[in-house]
Amino acid sequence: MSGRTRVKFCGLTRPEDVDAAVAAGADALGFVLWPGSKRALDEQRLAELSERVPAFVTRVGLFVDPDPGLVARSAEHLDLLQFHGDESPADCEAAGRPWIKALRMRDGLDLHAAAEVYGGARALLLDAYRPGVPGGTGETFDWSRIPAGLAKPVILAGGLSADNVAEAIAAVAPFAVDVSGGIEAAPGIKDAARMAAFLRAVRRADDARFDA
Ligand SMILES: O=C(O)c1ccccc1NCC(=O)[C@H](O)[C@H](O)COP(=O)(O)O
Repeated sequence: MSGRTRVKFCGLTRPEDVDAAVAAGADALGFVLWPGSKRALDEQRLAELSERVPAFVTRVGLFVDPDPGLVARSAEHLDLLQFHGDESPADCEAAGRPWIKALRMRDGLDLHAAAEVYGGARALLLDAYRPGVPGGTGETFDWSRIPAGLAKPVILAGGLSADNVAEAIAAVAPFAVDVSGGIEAAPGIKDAARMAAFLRAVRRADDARFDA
């Protein structure tokens, strides 16, 4: 799947950060609905932030082994569901909405097999693995572990920032990149300058790829 690298900014908690992310040109915004995160939103806050997102920007809700009721109530404010726990394919399909599966790159993970198991996913988000931490680790993983020819579009995540995203794009050529900690001043507090710098770095990397 070619074309420019899409960008998802994740873990937004403030209206000003939603507005800044949209102004910077993000393609998708991630809202964490897992209560164990410092970036977690309640349903009311999700509704408030979701209403600020214009057309053509995808609203992604992040869940970790959620109660089906939470997913159902949240889904009206979302365009895409991201499941970041041990959800089965049936769990992911249950809400009847488009979804992506996050896979943490633990040793021995067979990505080709996972792409078959989660065949209904719109993409696979590949993230760093730290035991006991479902996401938002701020850590990278060995990008060379991602095999060519996966049957699903790849969203690369884990420890990305304006400083390393060009290297990540050159190494993986993902369909999209995802970042949370690398655009923050503090957990859940996004930095507009870091968001803009991240997007500039992605555009430069794409220009280098397409001009090669
Ligand atoms: O961001 C979180 O706090 C979080 C908590 C629990 C599950 C998922 C979470 N984030 C999901 C994401 O898609 C993050 O953007 C991804 O893990 C990358 O985070 P980072 O390494 O900080 O860029």
